[in-house]
Amino acid sequence: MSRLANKFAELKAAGRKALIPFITAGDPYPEFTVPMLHEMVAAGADIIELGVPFSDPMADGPVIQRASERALTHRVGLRKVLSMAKEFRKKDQTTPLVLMGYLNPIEIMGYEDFANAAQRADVDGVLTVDLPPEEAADCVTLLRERGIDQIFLLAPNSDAERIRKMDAFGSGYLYYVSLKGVTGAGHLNTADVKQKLELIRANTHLPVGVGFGVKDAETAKTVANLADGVVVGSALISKIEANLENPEQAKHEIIALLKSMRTAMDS
Ligand SMILES: O=P(O)(O)OC[C@@H](O)[C@@H](O)c1c[nH]c2ccccc12
Repeated sequence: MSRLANKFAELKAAGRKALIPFITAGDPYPEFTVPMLHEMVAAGADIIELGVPFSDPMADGPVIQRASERALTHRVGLRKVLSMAKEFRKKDQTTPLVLMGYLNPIEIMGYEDFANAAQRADVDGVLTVDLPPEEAADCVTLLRERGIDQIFLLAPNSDAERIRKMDAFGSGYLYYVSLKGVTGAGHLNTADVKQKLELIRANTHLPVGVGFGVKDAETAKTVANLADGVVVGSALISKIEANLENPEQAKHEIIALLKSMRTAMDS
């Protein structure tokens, strides 16, 4: 069983939901990332989404765009992110780590080289924002052969047929993007998410994570009542941005926010 499948099974048995923080690797500087990942796990994170910096992140709002820019100033690219994943794994053999990014850096490396490198880094999942399932067959096969899950995004306009396609191609979990728009935008609408999740559940047995617009403990709890996992990105990265002169403070605020979400989700 993959580390992701295992984690979701374990959580289900315990009646808990996955808290899934997203940060961009290398933001605000490379040495910040791996210790931050370990601290997020200690604060209650179940799964890590680690963003691969990219110069043209079209699904991302300004907060994550700027995170990518900061990381790129330090020349953090896909290879460096893979080495961070490897470093993380040395001290944590149980927390699933998902690489999240765009196709371009993977294409440049080559699918097969990437799949091999991801396997060596013991990465658990890959989410490629701009790779639709129609074009994903080669990549999915290479990853699956190496025990790595490919995670796909569902949007508010995904219909039953689309969901079944994602179910067939994807593994690990499906990621439901709660809003039309970019990361960090607005607040999610609970009623809409609830309704959509019914359609998703009817068409997949994979666990479903929900992200976009989760900014506080209350929203995390609401989403946790509906989905199997709650993804939070921009709200964490805002703490980095607000404390660029004081990264320790940023760390402190990220941990505090995650802990408050964990507590709310478990209560
Ligand atoms: O930032 P938000 O609104 O908390 O949403 C999570 C999101 O940032 C993270 O999962 C993510 C980062 N980049 C993405 C690109 C597409 C889909 C999702 C993402």
